[in-house]
Amino acid sequence: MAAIELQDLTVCYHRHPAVHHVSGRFDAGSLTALVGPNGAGKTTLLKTIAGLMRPESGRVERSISGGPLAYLPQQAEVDRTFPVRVMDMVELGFWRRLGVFGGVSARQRRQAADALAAVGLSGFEGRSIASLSAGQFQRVLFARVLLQDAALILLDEPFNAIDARTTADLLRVVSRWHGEGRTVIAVLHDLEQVKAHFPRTLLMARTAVDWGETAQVLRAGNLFRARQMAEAWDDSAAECTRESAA
Ligand SMILES: Nc1ncnc2c1ncn2[C@@H]1O[C@H](COP(=O)(O)OP(=O)(O)OP(=O)(O)O)[C@@H](O)[C@H]1O
Repeated sequence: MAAIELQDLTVCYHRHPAVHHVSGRFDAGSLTALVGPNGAGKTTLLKTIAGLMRPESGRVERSISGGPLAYLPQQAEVDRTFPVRVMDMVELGFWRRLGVFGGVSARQRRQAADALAAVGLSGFEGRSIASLSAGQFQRVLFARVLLQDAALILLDEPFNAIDARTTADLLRVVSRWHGEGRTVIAVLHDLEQVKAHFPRTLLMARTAVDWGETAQVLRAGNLFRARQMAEAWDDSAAECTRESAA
């Protein structure tokens, strides 16, 4: 069963296509790496699946039984200058189930403490998020996703600037989500990591170069083709029109 189906999807910035004519499906419960050169449209595709950007043409179909989604943006996009404690940040994972005036129950507080323990941050509950290292903050964001109980989890470069130990710990959390039957899509740059931990891969170069089993997709020929396509990109290329996507 498809968790998400992309139908001839084209997404533009100021009418210049960043993603064009991508079709295919993410099966329910699949674990997929989204890879490709810089500027390949990976973040744009993830944001469009998350509903944060509108397609210029084509569609993103999410299965009705898909439930809520969790989206983890690149760290650079997250403002953590405001005074929030680690525990408050993690408990935001419950917001869908709290309502406007609802407080966190004792049971939810225990779940939040368990989530912090699962990412190796017991004892950090009262720390301000501004005081955390990049790796510690990423652990907090993963703990929050743990509480969101999302059927679809979208991660944008979750291990960027994160050390090997934290990456290994968080990869275990990703594997846990996969084991629980959630659909996970992660933008990644480390191809060895992708080969070791992600059964499926979508290789992007604005359009899909290949999409399927990781070992097949990451063949040298495909990677060469993606690089060549990246070299040919022209950011002042013709505007994207609905007609051309038909
Ligand atoms: N806000 C924006 N306004 C205009 N153009 C944008 C915007 N965001 C991205 N782009 C352009 O869209 C194209 C795809 O960008 P995107 O960030 O999706 O690529 P990416 O594959 O995630 O790249 P990276 O690996 O460098 O993170 C690039 O040419 C980029 O310059």
